[in-house]
Amino acid sequence: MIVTLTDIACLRGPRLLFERMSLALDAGEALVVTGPNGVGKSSLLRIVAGLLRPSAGRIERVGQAAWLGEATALDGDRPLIEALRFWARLDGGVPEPAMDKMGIAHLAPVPVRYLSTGQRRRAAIARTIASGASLWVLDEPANGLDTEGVARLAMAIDGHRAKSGAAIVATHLPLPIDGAAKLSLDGLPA
Ligand SMILES: Nc1ncnc2c1ncn2[C@@H]1O[C@H](COP(=O)(O)OP(=O)(O)OP(=O)(O)O)[C@@H](O)[C@H]1O
Repeated sequence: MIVTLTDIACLRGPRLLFERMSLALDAGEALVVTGPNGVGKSSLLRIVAGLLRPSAGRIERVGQAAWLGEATALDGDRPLIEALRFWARLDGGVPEPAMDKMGIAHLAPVPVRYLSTGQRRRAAIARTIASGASLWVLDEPANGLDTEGVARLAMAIDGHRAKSGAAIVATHLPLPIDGAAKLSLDGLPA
C-alpha cells in the first residue's frame, strides 16, 4: 500500500470539514476527488501529502509524495531547465524526459517568469514527473491547460501508474483517468 488514511478528521478554523475518512491507494491506483468549492478537497490532499496534520486519525505513507498545488514553486528568474534541474537535483531525477512528456522541451532556455499560465502549469507537472515520488498528490492539475495539455497530463498519470505509482487528484475539470476510483465530498452540515 502506498498510502493509507484511517478515520481522519479535518478541522479548519472552527469548521469540521470531514471526519471518519478512510481511504487507501495501492500501486497503480488513482483516486479522483470532487466536490463543491470549500468542501475540503485541498485540505484532504494536503493531509495525504503530509502538509497538513489531521485533527484525528492515522496516516501511513510508503515512499515520497510529490505535491502539485496552485503555486508553481519554480524560480522565476531561472531558465526553465535550470529551475527544473534545481528540484531534480534534490529529488535525484532528471527533468528532460519529463519536459518532453509535457511538450515543453523547446522552452528550456526561457526564464520561468516569461512562461504563459498553461506553460507554467506544464512545467509544474514536469517537476512532478521528474520527482520520482511514488505518490502524486495533484490539486487541480488541469487548471490553465489546453486540450493537448490535459491529454499529456492524463498520459503522464497513466504512465506513473504503470510504473507502480499512485495518484490522488482533486479536480473540477474533466480529466480522463482510466479506472480511477472516485470520491465525492459533500461536506458536513454547518
Ligand atoms: N488555513 C486555514 N484556516 C482556516 N480555514 C481554512 C484554512 N484553509 C482553508 N480553510 C477553509 O477550509 C475550507 C476548505 O478549504 P479547501 O481549500 O480544502 O476546499 P476545496 O474543496 O479544495 O475548495 P476549492 O474547490 O475552492 O478549491 C474552506 O472553507 C476554507 O475557507
